[in-house]
Amino acid sequence: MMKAVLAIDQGTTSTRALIVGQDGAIVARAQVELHQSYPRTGWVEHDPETIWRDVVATARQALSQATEAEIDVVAIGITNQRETFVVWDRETGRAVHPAIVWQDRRGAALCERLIGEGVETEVSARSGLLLDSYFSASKLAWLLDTVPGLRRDAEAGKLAFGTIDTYLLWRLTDGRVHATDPSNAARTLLFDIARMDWSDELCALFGISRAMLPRVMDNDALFGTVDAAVLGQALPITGMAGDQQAALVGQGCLKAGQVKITYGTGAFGLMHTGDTISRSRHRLLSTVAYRVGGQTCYALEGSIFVAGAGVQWLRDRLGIIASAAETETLARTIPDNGGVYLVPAFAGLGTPHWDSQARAVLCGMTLGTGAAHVARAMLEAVAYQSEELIDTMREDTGLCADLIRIDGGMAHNAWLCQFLADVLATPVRRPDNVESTALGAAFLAGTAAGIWPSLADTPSSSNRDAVFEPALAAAERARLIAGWRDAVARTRHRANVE
Ligand SMILES: Nc1ncnc2c1ncn2[C@@H]1O[C@H](COP(=O)(O)OP(=O)(O)O)[C@@H](O)[C@H]1O
Ligand SMILES: O=P(O)(O)OC[C@H](O)CO
Repeated sequence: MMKAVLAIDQGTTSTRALIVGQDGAIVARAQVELHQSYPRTGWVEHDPETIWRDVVATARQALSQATEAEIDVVAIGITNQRETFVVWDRETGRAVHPAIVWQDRRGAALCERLIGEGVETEVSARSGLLLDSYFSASKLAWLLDTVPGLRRDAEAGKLAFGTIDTYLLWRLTDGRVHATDPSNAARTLLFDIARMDWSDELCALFGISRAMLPRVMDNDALFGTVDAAVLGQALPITGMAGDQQAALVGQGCLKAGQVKITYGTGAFGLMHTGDTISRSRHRLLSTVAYRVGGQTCYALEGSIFVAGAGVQWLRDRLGIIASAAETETLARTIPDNGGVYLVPAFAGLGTPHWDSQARAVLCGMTLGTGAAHVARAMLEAVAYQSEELIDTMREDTGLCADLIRIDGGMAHNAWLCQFLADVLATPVRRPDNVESTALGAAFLAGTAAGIWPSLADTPSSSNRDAVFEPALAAAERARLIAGWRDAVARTRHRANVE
């Protein structure tokens, strides 16, 4: 009987459960889209109860497909949208507030105040991050300051904080385990990535009581066991990782210098930097890649806040497409971008600008501009932002990746993959299965459960991968990038409406 792992992938826009077999193939899957709530300008929330229900429903569906196919699922790996967090009452298990999502900007004022106080260098030295509302801490501080009684309860140890991995672990183990892994802890702005522990100094800076923080365990630890009553069978949870770090593992980037970019709701490029913390001179993030068997590996990261989220905006807000895949059809209907650029700074700009106040811009339109131009501009924007990210990594490390591995839902778009290769002027490799995040979670859990001897022995690539070779003339590439830079400059000429 083939052995397999259940990977729970709780992403920003959907919740998925996939069964990954010993040969790395996905043998069963279930998925459900997650509702996004925007209660105020700049705020983004999820309902924790919905997340929990979706996880149970998709995991049960995938497990029952595996049972029918006579596949022996031996362990669970969890991976998740990072930075998004829930605070709940330890006694009742009830969340005290909706989950505050990584895209939510409500911590911006606190971050700006702290930057004004001159503490960002020290914060970066400890956390590897920047003082930005993207990370959990400033929004956790907002929550404790805003909801009456919360700070008192947090200090009394009555409340638990958790990123989504931690929240799911807590629910799956019926409140027995309050733990996280270093790749998720490293995204809170409260974790010291050199000491690999919560930082008293950072907790004090944001006024967060350590009593609410989870225990940090290795990515391949035995986190707990799920009772049969929850998923229909008792299974150990033997792997957890934030989705971007999981994708690094899923893509087989286990050596210093290897780079992957995952195109989901946002897009995140990570370069493995081995067992040392690489410090950026260009505002890339230093983060924990994973800690396996007590050995920590680090990564440099660049963040693009809007990738697939922009495609969803075209679908849900503008209504110019009915499905994400239509962006590809539309982009192919026009010979060029017609001078139209869209800078999707809907949640500010990440690498290398880190401008939380930037707002989206659509420019260069004429009366000949139509839906195809807007859709194409959205796809092109993802490539230009990737170029800024990879260029920053090259300047920072001197390393010139001769191949960029890509994955995530948006990598289904072959037009985008080719345009990426053109704009990056580097070959782009897309695996046959773009669910690298789920694979990474399965590989971590499966090595711990004895399916594979080590991460290096996992089946991370296949000869069915597609490679997109750059084919754009250098002058044309330079012209397009110059147009993008001009459009980015316009995001700073925003109206002061807040
Ligand atoms: N063919 C496509 N072209 C463009 N975007 C796509 C395509 N297929 C999926 N997407 C986008 O990819 C995103 C989903 O990717 P996924 O990796 O599942 O994201 P997440 O893990 O953030 O929920 C969605 O935002 C969707 O709009
Ligand atoms: O939902 P994704 O896949 O875009 O990932 C979200 C990131 O983890 C946010 O840091």
